[in-house]
Amino acid sequence: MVDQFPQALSIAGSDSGGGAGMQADLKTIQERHVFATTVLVAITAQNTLGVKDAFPLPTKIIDEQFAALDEDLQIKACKTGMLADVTRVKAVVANLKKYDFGPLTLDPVMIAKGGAPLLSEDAVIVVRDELLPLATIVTPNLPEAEKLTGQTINTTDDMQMAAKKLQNMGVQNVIIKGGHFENDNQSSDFVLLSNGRSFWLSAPRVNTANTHGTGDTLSACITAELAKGNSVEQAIKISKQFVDATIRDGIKVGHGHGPLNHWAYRKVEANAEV
Ligand SMILES: Nc1ncnc2c1ncn2[C@@H]1O[C@H](COP(=O)(O)OP(=O)(O)OP(=O)(O)O)[C@@H](O)[C@H]1O
Ligand SMILES: Cc1ncc(CO)c(N)n1
Repeated sequence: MVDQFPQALSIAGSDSGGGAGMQADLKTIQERHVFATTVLVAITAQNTLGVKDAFPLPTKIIDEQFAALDEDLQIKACKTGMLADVTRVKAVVANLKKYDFGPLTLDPVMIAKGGAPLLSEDAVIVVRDELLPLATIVTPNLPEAEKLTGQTINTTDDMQMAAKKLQNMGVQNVIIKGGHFENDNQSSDFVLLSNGRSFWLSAPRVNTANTHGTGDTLSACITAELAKGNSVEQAIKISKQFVDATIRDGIKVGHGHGPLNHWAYRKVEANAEV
């Protein structure tokens, strides 16, 4: 079959406030010049002040979204975000086993920045045991890496140890995001690749409250780059620069943890071309 325009898939929850979740994924994938498709798993009533309510969708309509995409589109990479609970995680796992949507970036979304649960406690084990082995890359933040590995993470050595543990659980590539190390003047993420290579990606920490959707944006950018055929290492490096620009060149929207500036990387690219 002749290759079509690159297409990527976000399997996630909706953030009505537009800053995180599926909305962040759509904006990011579009910015990377990839066609974005979606399987909506849950709807949240949310703004920059917090999550007011969440409604997981029936598995029938989740299955039907996957089937509709498989019938018609040529998806080259996919990601998961908010998956809500055991029922929805199992539905997503079954569909990812049934259809080939390319490499999976697993963003194990558990708790929103304001503290609201986006994944039930009992679903963590199902993500670890059933979804993780299907993933090409997993992108936990520090609390998520702690939950998945069962170890506490206080130091950079702990991050490296946790990454190795995650790889031993069956995922090929790992990036542990350091955004939650708030007493550090750098925001450093640890990367461990399937070939054993590892490295840190660091950027000076931006002193801002507007970091709603940073994790979603990073994982969506990785997904878009993989859909274009880039290697995991290339995809991760571009995505760190992309998310950094969206935080650094901030915008003011809402009254709480504000969203990112999803078009900021255009300026970085334009300057690089001069
Ligand atoms: N204040 C900051 N300054 C610079 N980079 C940051 C900052 N906060 C987060 N980052 C970067 O953003 C990316 C996402 O990391 P983070 O740990 O915030 O993800 P997350 O907690 O999953 O985000 P969210 O739950 O809001 O989607 C990482 O590359 C991290 O280093
Ligand atoms: C729907 C949704 N997905 C993910 C996140 C995490 O950023 C959020 N706040 N809301």
